[in-house]
Amino acid sequence: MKNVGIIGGTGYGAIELIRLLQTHEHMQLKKIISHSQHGEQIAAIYPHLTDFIEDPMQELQIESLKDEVDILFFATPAGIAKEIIPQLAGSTIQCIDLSGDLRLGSPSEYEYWYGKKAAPKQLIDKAVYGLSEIYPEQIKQATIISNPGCFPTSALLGLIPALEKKVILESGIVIDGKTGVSGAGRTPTAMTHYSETNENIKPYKIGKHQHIPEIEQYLTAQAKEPITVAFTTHLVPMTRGLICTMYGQLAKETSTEEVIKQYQSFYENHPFVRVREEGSFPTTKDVYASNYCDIGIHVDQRSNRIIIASVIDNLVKGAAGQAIQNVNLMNGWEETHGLHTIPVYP
Ligand SMILES: NC(=O)C1=CN([C@@H]2O[C@H](COP(=O)(O)OP(=O)(O)OC[C@H]3O[C@@H](n4cnc5c(N)ncnc54)[C@H](OP(=O)(O)O)[C@@H]3O)[C@@H](O)[C@H]2O)C=CC1
Ligand SMILES: CC(=O)N[C@@H](CCC(=O)OP(=O)(O)O)C(=O)O
Repeated sequence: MKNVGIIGGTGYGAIELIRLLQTHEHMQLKKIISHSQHGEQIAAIYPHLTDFIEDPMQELQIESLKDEVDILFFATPAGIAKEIIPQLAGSTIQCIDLSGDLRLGSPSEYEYWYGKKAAPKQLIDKAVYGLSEIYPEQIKQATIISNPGCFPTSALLGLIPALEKKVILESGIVIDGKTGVSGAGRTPTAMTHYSETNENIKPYKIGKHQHIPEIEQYLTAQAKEPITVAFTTHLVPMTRGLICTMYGQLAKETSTEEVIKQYQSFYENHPFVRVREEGSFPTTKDVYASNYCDIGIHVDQRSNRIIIASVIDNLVKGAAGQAIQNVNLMNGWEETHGLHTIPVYP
């Protein structure tokens, strides 16, 4: 049994980790670390956790962490993990960072998109990008995982097979993303205020979203030539769920049936990606509170484009679920362990 710590204890990512770890047979939650509410019981903040967690949340103490935990999840905003992970040098703790600190290979790109000083290049290079279905072999060897962003998870899983099978051209890719409000975390803002999100669909961070370079970096790695995308994000009035509807220019003559077969074969041994049959498109509710990514495909002969819809739950496959999937891979456990649940419906 491995001992687990979570930093960023009172955030949504942490709460989702706590929920998923509850049924995991190889991991036990040892420490919830909170910089703002240490000493407090988590159930005092989240009553739904009453009777599940005995110990109060704790302050971060690096030295005692080294003796107490084997696995450490960073459910913290960008800027935190990159400062703490180097202090754990010399320990064997497996670190999984849910933030964007280590996702971009170039420090200057990070500084441009995140507006913060980047992690040392050595640390960036040591971290493995935890897109579980695409990099399983690298993840198995990793000690530091940079967990993908929620939109990149959905977009990359939806686009990579089309690039790999040379179904679409590298140029002209458009990604139209929509997300629920929990994607913005727990701290309320004017953007997430009920009266501003209810009965509203709000484009945000257009042209400056931090996931643009992340998506481009991994599509470029796949295609082995530079790819730029047009990416838009919208806040929609729901709590969980995220959809990327994507458009690519066809590189050759093909059919919906043929491309679906290629996708099904690409994801054949990946239980969390479900590719729909022709004519069926996924909705966010089909993956609610689960680690699935569901993908629907249409080859639009009229416009010479492919249309791909990819849905995930932003807090599960987009964050805590994929983080646990990566820990399963790192430790040689069944990939689906603790995650093989039916989505909550309706
Ligand atoms: N929400 C989502 O759908 C997704 C989130 N992510 C990423 O995961 C990370 C966590 O997200 P989420 O849980 O939603 O965010 P929240 O804002 O809900 O939680 C983050 C938590 O981090 C802690 N924290 C905040 N500021 C600091 C600080 N200066 N130093 C140390 N700890 C701090 C706080 O907990 P405490 O005070 O208890 O320590 C806070 O509650 C973020 O990097 C986010 O970008 C990635 C994919 C999807
Ligand atoms: C609604 C909302 O604001 N969603 C966030 C989700 C990003 C996220 O949480 O991921 P990172 O770790 O990459 O910051 C956003 O679009 O920025």
